[in-house]
Amino acid sequence: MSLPAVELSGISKRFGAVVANDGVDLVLRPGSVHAVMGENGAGKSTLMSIMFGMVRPDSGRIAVEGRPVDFSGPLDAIAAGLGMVHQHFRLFDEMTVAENVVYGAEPRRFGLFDRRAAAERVRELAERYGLDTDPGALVGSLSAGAKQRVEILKALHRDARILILDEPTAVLTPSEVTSLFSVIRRAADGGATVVLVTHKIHEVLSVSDEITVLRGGRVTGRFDTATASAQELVHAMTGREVHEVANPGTGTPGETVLEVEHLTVGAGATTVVSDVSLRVRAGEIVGIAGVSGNGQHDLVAAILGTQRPDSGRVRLLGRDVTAESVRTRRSHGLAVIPEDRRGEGSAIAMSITENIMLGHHRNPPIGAASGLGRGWMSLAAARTMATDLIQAYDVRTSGESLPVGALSGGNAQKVVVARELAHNAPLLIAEQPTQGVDVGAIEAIHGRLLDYRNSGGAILLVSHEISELMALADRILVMFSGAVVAEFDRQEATVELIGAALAGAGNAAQAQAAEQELQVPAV
Ligand SMILES: Nc1ncnc2c1ncn2[C@@H]1O[C@H](COP(=O)(O)OP(=O)(O)OP(=O)(O)O)[C@@H](O)[C@H]1O
Repeated sequence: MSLPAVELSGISKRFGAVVANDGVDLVLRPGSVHAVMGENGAGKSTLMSIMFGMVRPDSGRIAVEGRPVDFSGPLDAIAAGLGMVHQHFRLFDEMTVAENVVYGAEPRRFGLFDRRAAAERVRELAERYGLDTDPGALVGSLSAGAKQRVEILKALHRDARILILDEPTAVLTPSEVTSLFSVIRRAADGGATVVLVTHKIHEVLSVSDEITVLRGGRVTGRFDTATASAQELVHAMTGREVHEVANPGTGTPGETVLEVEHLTVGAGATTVVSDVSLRVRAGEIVGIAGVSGNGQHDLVAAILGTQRPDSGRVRLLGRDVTAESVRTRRSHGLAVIPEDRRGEGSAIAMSITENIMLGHHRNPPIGAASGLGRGWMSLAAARTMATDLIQAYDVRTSGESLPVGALSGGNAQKVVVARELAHNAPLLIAEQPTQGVDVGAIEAIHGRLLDYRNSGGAILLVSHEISELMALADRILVMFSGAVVAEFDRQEATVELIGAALAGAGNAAQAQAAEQELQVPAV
């Protein structure tokens, strides 16, 4: 039996009162794909950061290919043969793919950077691992999936034999996920070891060989993927059964809350939203399906007011807000869960309470109506609100004063969702509301969104997860190349129909990937 590629023994790490890892043992077999799963805050990212030398454990040992190591930083880990692809890319947008890949380990000729050798190296690695890329392209112009391939190439260029991927599929479209998985398989078949952190059980079951589950910083399950079931994994992660919630399809929608008429954003060759009309009524969830980059985000931006449409109208509760500011639109009854929770959704240096307050400071009892006068707010009331929401949404934190940046990714997302739902606005725009969120929290957030609908709220839901749209939406619109190409009622929407709509839009690979995604349980 060959030596483990990596062996972690008794790893523990505390952050103040929080025990992020508690005596964790993990053995990675060479040439295998090992998935690490667990609820938000279970300690997965901390464990990966320890393995990659970014965080020092309080106790425990690490051995790479049988040799004990003591990393004092990522450079030591890289020298030992590890590579890591982070959730948030660390690339230079204004440099080319090749320059980014070789940065810090450049091929040289007569002491000078050898551009041609760099491009050649990228081409050679890309071909060996099946990574589709253009060495000369500027990284800033690439999609999330293409940027991720650059990160993978960076690790491979440094001869990484052990590749750590932290939630690599969160930003990918279904077809990009399919190609990433074939790259992972190819790397493992060539002898590399891949560690994959993800929340998505169907992904784990389709790509991994072994699975380790963490809960509360401890290992609660080890599985051979070939014999593991979705139910067992959910149980090891949450300690309970998780039931998928679904829209009952009952009730009659009320008045029109959002009306978009012939909206076009961009002109000519740069058109990103093309003549889109839709309406969302009170007590209704309208879903938008489609591959990211097909105009969904720009449509949302135009409805919100962060992007100016070239033509068309946006009406909120009958009032034309096309020329209004974001702030005015919000004050007329619009709440939003944005796609980019770190950039737009939250202020990571600010506390949970301060983040919860954003946009609520004019609301009683926190803002002007709290008897303190205009421009003042009651800190005590704000703290109470934050504490209540932390409890209601099961945000795993040591307290309301912690900066949002110190929360695990999924818990930071729960803060944004809690804040926006607390507005009780007539219209909620939710973009990827469960991105990076664990199965138990998905169940909870889905339940909240349905409560919102059932109590008369209107929701425009944009999601890459077709299973999420099928579970929640009363109607599903499919977007392709900026236009709405199909619309389905909840009763008539099926995997095949949505797949066909995507295929009809000229993207067979996407349709196939979407169907694959839909054929596995959503847990
Ligand atoms: N720098 C830090 N300071 C304080 N607490 C931290 C820090 N980093 C992590 N934590 C805490 O350690 C715990 C484990 O966090 P970690 O990010 O490892 O979880 P995770 O399993 O990766 O979660 P997610 O699925 O949400 O990304 C969480 O309670 C988190 O708040």
